[in-house]
Amino acid sequence: MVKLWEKAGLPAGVLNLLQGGRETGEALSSQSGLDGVLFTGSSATGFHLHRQLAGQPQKMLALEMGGNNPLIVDDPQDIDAAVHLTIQSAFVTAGQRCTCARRLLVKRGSIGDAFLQRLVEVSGRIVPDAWNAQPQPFIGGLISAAAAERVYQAWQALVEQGGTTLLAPRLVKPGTSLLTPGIVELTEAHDIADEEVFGPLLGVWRYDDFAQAIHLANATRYGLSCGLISPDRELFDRLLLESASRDRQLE
Ligand SMILES: NC(=O)c1ccc[n+]([C@@H]2O[C@H](COP(=O)([O-])OP(=O)(O)OC[C@H]3O[C@@H](n4cnc5c(N)ncnc54)[C@H](O)[C@@H]3O)[C@@H](O)[C@H]2O)c1
Ligand SMILES: N[C@@H](CCC=O)C(=O)O
Repeated sequence: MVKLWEKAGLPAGVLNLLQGGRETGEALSSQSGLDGVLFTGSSATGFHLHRQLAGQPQKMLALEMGGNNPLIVDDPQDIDAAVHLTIQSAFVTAGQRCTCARRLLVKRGSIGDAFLQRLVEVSGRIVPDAWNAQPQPFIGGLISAAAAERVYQAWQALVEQGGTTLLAPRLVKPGTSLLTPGIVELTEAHDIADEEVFGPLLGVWRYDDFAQAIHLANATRYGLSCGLISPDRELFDRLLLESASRDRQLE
């Protein structure tokens, strides 16, 4: 991309690409000559930068961080379409998008049961593979083997806290970052931490009425995104007014 900018006439040196991890980021953000920082990354790093640049109003700071995003599924008419949307939302790029659904809120009842059953069945067929594998896989690996291991451990921790596994995630090849999607029901579990797990792991909560769904959806310290799958237009209008998410992505 930097090469294309230069090709388009941007003088060399105006835009620089520097790759690195925590040390590189810290070295950049502690430069005294900075006019501002536009940051995209995790909430933990964002909070750190916020503290680091506090009390310096001459420096602009814009933070785009993570979320613990709810997706409400309220009696969909077309179950396969709802399953398709949910899988796209939760598992695309192996769950490594800030806007991925992390908390799936499903209305109690036979339609919700059928939806969940189909979701688990279809998600169970997703097998991650290398980027150049044939046939092309729907998802590849996580950013690193350590990240895949962290997501796997997060699932184990949820089970220890009372979660019921609907679909167990699986490390496809030990030592690689290939992890299959996991789905765990948490309706009866207690004290589940409001943390973003950045990978293909989806928690499920059941609810009785839409007021309860909104209450559950808003029970997060994060903003970011919130989704709704429903045939009822009025529910979208209501969610737009009552959702606590700052940028509301309604599906
Ligand atoms: N809101 C958005 O638009 C958006 C978009 C994409 C990703 N995200 C979020 O990004 C996260 C995943 O990305 P990640 O794993 O690269 O995030 P990260 O916070 O771990 O790392 C991001 C970058 O921050 C730098 N960094 C790390 N520690 C630092 C420190 N102490 N001081 C200064 N810089 C430091 C590193 O250079 C690293 O490349 C997820 O939480 C995801 O939700 C948000
Ligand atoms: N806006 C992007 C996600 C950015 C964060 O990872 C998307 O939803 O595709």
